[in-house]
Amino acid sequence: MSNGTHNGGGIEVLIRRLDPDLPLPDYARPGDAGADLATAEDVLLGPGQRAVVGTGIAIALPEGYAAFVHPRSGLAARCGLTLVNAPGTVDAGYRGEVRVTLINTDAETPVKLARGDRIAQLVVQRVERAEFREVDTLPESVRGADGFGSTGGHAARS
Ligand SMILES: O=c1ccn([C@H]2C[C@H](O)[C@@H](COP(=O)(O)OP(=O)(O)OP(=O)(O)O)O2)c(=O)[nH]1
Repeated sequence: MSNGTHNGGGIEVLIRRLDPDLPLPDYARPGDAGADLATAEDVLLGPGQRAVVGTGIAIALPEGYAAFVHPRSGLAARCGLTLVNAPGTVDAGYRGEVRVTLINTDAETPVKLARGDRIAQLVVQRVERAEFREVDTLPESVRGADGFGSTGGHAARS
């Protein structure tokens, strides 16, 4: 089947295993949006530390698609592990190893990961490419230029 065609309900994404012993990205359950990615290396992240780690895979997405590297909520909630650039964007033309920019946001406890641990998830989505057309005036809207908490609800103060 050629790149970009449908295959068993999903779009076909060509994948190369750069590290033969690591699993391919996999959807844990039917209906999951993200396929889990594993770390290719052992990592020890002290409080506040970050690291860029490989996942042992390279992909070729069809034109008109991108893949987004998202954190896993369990790791975020349990250990404070998230991604510096969440979600990371994997462009359709990228052929290098998919990498993950991990950060341990916990102020006290280190996070220890072993090679093969599932550290992030990859969400493949259709994306539009915009044609930016310059104008002097933008069309009016209800929101206008209001933003950054304009609707209230921010009780937090330091
Ligand atoms: O979490 C990520 C984010 C990006 N990438 C890879 C795929 C992506 O196509 C490429 C470039 O990413 P991005 O465009 O976000 O980075 P940039 O800093 O803008 O680099 P460039 O100047 O190469 O576009 O790096 C990853 O493997 N993981």
